[in-house]
Amino acid sequence: MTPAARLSAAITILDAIREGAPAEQALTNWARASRYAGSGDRAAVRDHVFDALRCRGSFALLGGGESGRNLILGLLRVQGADAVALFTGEGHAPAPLTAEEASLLAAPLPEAGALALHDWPDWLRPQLAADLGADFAAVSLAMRGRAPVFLRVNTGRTDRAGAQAALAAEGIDSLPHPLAETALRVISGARRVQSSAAYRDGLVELQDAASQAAVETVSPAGRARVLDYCAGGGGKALALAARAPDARIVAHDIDPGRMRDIPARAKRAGARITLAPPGGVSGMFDLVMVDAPCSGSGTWRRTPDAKWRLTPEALARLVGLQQEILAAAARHVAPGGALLYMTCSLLDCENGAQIRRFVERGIFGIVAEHRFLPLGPAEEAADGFYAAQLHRLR
Ligand SMILES: C[S@@+](CC[C@H](N)C(=O)[O-])C[C@H]1O[C@@H](n2cnc3c(N)ncnc32)[C@H](O)[C@@H]1O
Repeated sequence: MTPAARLSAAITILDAIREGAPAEQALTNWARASRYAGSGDRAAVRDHVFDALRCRGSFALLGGGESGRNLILGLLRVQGADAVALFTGEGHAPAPLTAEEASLLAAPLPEAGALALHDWPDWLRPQLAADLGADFAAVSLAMRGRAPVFLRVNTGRTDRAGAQAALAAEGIDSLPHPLAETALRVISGARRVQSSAAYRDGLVELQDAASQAAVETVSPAGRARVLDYCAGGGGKALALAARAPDARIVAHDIDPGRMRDIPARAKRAGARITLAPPGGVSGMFDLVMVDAPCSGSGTWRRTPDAKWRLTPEALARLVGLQQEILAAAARHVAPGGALLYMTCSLLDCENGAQIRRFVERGIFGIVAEHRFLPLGPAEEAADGFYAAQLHRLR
């Protein structure tokens, strides 16, 4: 496919998403209907679509509207690409620019910091600005870029240098990331990770550096019994298992289907994790982890369509659900035990405010709170994440 044909494809997919299709579904539908597209084409089209979704607000402003074509015009303006040369209407290229579109190209480009403020839903911007304070502008900028691929080194199998060497032997270059002791940031060969021997042999797992750092906030010493109450695919349970190889770890999720990969992942990692059926947790634990369902606002670089789908009502429902989950999970914390509450949210209503309300009952006290923000160059910044460690007082 020519560069212009890839843009046409991105325009079609963005229009499907605008009409309500989930981004992944729209991309899959296009790929199925476009057998001529090679893996390079699919990756490039995907990048265009995700770039446009992350920056939907500012690209709409720059491109003169919300359609796929407008968004791609906005993207080209930011990239400094020659839209006239690409929008020729020849072959599979988008139709030539209208006079109105051409006039947009002549207008000066606002600076990135100003554009970034448009890339939040209007209703959420004031809340985020208040919650992030002095970091709001920098986080807004970092959230416009593509998220890096991070790996967690499985210290049960190797150390960080050993994992780096094994990956490099398969053409995957990585750098240690300062946020977590186990974190590697992939700088080339990311698409090869899941087919690599290093991955198959359990030396590394895909996991954002902030998630790793969150699990590192709690000492595994003396945590013989661990419950991962919202285990999902098991990312946090596996990270904890590597730090506490002798712990008895139980994974639980209201949707057992979400835990289906845990046995295979645990086997690869050499970890022991027992699955509990929904509502089937019994007994008390020294550490209960609650990686709560949340807005995901800290991870919107990876799932940018979720940013535009979130509504105030859905956020309020999530906050209510988090309260219920906290209360249910807390019943399994043994006296003197710890509760680790985590979200991948940037919002105080899901993080600090949630925890402050929870400790008002006087059963738990706050030991530590950690807020991880995507700051600095997007290609190095980890996701936004929050972790609170609580101690059961009575
Ligand atoms: C953020 S995800 C967990 C991700 C996972 N811990 C990981 O690291 O891969 C939140 C999970 O909470 C689960 N969940 C939602 N409501 C729940 C509830 N009431 N009780 C237990 N789990 C729940 C969801 O099914 C989802 O898998």
